[in-house]
Amino acid sequence: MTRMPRIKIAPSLLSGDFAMLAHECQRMISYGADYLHMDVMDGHFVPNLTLGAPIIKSLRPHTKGFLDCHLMVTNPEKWVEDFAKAGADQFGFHVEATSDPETLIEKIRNHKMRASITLKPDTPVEAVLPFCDKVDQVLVMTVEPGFGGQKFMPNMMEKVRTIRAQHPNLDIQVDGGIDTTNIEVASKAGANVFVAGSSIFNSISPEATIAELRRLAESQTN
Ligand SMILES: O=C(CO)[C@@H](O)[C@H](O)COP(=O)(O)O
Ligand SMILES: [Fe+2]
Repeated sequence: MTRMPRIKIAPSLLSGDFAMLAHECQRMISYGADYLHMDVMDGHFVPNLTLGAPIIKSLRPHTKGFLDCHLMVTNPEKWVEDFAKAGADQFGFHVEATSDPETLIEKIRNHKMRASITLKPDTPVEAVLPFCDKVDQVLVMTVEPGFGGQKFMPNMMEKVRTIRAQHPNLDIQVDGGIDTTNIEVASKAGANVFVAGSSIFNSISPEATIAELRRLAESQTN
């Protein structure tokens, strides 16, 4: 019998205080976060600029938390070595940003990181299906990448269902606009890794919100 992979909650540090990143990471782990989701934007692949490998490197000694790096960059190949050296645990790239996903996945794995392949809302699921048995995670974007605080796109759940039907054990992550009103829909569709930025950081109790997100997601699994 196959079992759905474990539910994981991944606060996006994009909604945290960048001046206190180490503290924000430690706080999220102490509140029960499974992953620390780090949004890497280059101002080219997406119209926003955030952080790169030097920040991951500075952060690494301050937390044992799982550093889940979501690279929204042109030429992701260029950064594999730097992120590996910096101590990233997972390297996520966009399928739209590379002409050779398979070689990139191999390179990420050879650098001892988990590989995650990501697709934007307008990209058909068929773009990632040939690589699903070669990666550790597929990330289905539920907003247009570039900014936190956008609205969840429920029509992306069809992609999640398609991937889950073919890959019962794969980690399927959703990212963008996830909150307590829609996480059940995403979990029911087959997602098991949930990125949440604004809904966690802007809540009165981020700890209670993480627990509630987990409870709601787990309520849809059997
Ligand atoms: O990758 C991205 C945006 O491009 C995300 O990780 C967001 O940062 C999630 O933030 P919310 O939509 O949950 O506020
Ligand atoms: Fe992200």
